[in-house]
Amino acid sequence: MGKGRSKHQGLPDPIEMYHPHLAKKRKVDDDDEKPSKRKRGDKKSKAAPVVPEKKGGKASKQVNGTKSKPTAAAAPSKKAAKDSAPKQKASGKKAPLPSDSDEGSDDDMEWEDEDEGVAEGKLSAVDFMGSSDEEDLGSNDEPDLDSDSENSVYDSGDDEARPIFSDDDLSGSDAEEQLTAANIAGLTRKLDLQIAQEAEEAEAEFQEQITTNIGADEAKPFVIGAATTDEDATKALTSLTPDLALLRTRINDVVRVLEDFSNLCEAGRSRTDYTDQIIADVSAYYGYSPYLAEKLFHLFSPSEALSFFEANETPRPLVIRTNTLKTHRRDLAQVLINRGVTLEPIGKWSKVGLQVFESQVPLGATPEYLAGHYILQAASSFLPVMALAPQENERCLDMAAAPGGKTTYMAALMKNTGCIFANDANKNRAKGLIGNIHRLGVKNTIVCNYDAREFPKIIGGFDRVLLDAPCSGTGVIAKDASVKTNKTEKDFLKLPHLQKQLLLAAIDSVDHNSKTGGYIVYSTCSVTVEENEGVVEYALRKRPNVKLVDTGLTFGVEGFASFRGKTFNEKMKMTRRYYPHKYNVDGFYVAKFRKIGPSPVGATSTIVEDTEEVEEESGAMEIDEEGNEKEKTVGGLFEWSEDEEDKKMIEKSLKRYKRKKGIDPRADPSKAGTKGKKADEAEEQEETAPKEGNTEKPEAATNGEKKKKEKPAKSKSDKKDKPSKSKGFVRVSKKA
Ligand SMILES: C[S@@+](CC[C@H](N)C(=O)[O-])C[C@H]1O[C@@H](n2cnc3c(N)ncnc32)[C@H](O)[C@@H]1O
Repeated sequence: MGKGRSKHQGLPDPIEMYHPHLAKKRKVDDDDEKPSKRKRGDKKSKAAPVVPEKKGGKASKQVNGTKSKPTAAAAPSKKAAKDSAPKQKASGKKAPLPSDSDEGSDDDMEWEDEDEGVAEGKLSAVDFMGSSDEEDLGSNDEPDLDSDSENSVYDSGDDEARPIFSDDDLSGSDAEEQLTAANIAGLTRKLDLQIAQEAEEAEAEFQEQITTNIGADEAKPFVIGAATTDEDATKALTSLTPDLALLRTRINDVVRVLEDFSNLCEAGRSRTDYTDQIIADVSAYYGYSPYLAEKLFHLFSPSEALSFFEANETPRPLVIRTNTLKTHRRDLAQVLINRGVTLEPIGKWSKVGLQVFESQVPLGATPEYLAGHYILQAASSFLPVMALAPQENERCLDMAAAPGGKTTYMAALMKNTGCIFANDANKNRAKGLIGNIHRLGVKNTIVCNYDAREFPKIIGGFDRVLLDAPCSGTGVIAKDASVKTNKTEKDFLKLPHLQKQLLLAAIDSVDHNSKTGGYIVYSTCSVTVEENEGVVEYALRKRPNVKLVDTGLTFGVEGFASFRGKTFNEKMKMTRRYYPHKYNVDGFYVAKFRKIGPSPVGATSTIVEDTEEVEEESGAMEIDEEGNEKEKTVGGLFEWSEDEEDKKMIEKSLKRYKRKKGIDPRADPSKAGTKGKKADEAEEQEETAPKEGNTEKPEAATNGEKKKKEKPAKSKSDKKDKPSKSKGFVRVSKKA
């Protein structure tokens, strides 16, 4: 972390919700700061912004071309973030946590140490100086976005390590005193002063805004039909460098209209006119592709959508997770404070997280980091693991595990007992996973490198399975702004398809008879419905042997029970959505299932053998007459041809089985031997079905290995026939 100070904001306090009045005021401030931008004299305040000719027309094209957000756009968001704190403090309250708010006092809770014990004798001198020499400093926690991008996947898990500064002396101070007095109290006093001052300013601004806006509020904003009346404004919005202040004003105006449509709409204009307008403007102002701007806009009310887009312009707080296999949070905090790090517990909901406000040292290179006492990990990444709640001595699977932020947290909760299979299909990312496992002293984990869709065939019977799925990353735009423009419609068809297959594999890998578990957690760092509720809905229909259960997470917005005409399972509300503007965490989704019966016979998931097949199956979304996405009756995204798929899979398995037994699969079964097709099929299904009720299968990985080795003839010949169609995954070692 650099020397700059991050916003004082305990997680998951909400950041500012969008208020058109204040945003408008901020816009005026911005204009004041940049007087040369637009010289329209007193016309400025009433300049009615003009509609670009077409949605996604010139204006958005120009801005979309630029990668980072223009300065004029960044200015209001910083100010917005600043404004939010005083509002909370001014009323003498911290922003409430949905379900924690009534628990004890902050002081009691926040430094309460984690439940997880620390293994004895862990802090030897050798450990302390760092034994993780196999690790690439500062990179192991960092999502490998290059290799991810190959697969269009994002990992919100770990934050990147920071550059190196000098180390301070550890010794010579009363650390406890420093922690409580010098650090927290001092920090609090300073912040209180600052906050009080800001509160006064905000209040004054707000009052002024109310006064100056009374007239404006009463008048209908003239935003849609303005094109013919204000040529300057037209030019300003469609030229190579659109006037961002004007765009912003129009965005604000349209939000006001949409939120009070019957009173404020212009005659003859529909909601769709306004919605199209604001989506085009948001796309231009924040630099999103029109396609993604529209998709994200529809997740929220207009003003909340603006809060979401605004929150994506500021980074989330830097958070570290205490590795309770090696230390306690209080001890770690004390040592880091001695090194010049200003930090504080992230909130009552986590006993292991610390939010870092500022640091004199690089957090990715301290002796404590090297010794594995903590990992840089986004707060949202804690949530799926907390929902999974792995228990000691269980057998768990992390299906898409690299670089290991969640695996290592699971290991800590399990106190290094039991066994975790940590899998990732990407070999390079799996290396980072191994690095983190070593550094953090995880000893109960086996790393493997499969396409996780194969897992039920490799080894099953897990007590719990985490599927932190590859996704589009729409929840982590603040971290990776390229998502704004590089995700296409195709991604939102292909990814859900993969996610569905992975989720079925996750379900089929769990032992429904597990004495302690039988749970599956599905998570993504995306906020789109196709990648979340759409996938969960599919799994619920395809696997009636699972049901949704409470995630156990104490905050989060309910999942959608319906969305734009599509109705989901009523239990969908038990799933949880996380938004940057609401909780100041990355956008995230968490669903928890309980497996209540065996998977259907022969239900081991299939791997689609080539990309063409994926595309054919996935490209099945259609748009209805109102422009809404809807499923096709056959082969749609939400209604993928399941029976066909099962049939194909069973046929493939049967052929494979026959080949294994030395029977020509094309031969007529009545002539080939004593076994009929049905008998073969039943036997095959028995073999390929997940082995429920058996939690101890130490040899199963080897079996899987054997099975894989028997297949290459097929896949090799397939590859020869179709050289250009690769699954996109490199598998080197199949050894678990
Ligand atoms: C969101 S990231 C996982 C982050 C990880 N859980 C953590 O907390 O550090 C998704 C991962 O899925 C992996 N992946 C993509 N497709 C996969 C597949 N078919 N099977 C297994 N892993 C896959 C990617 O390589 C990527 O590492």
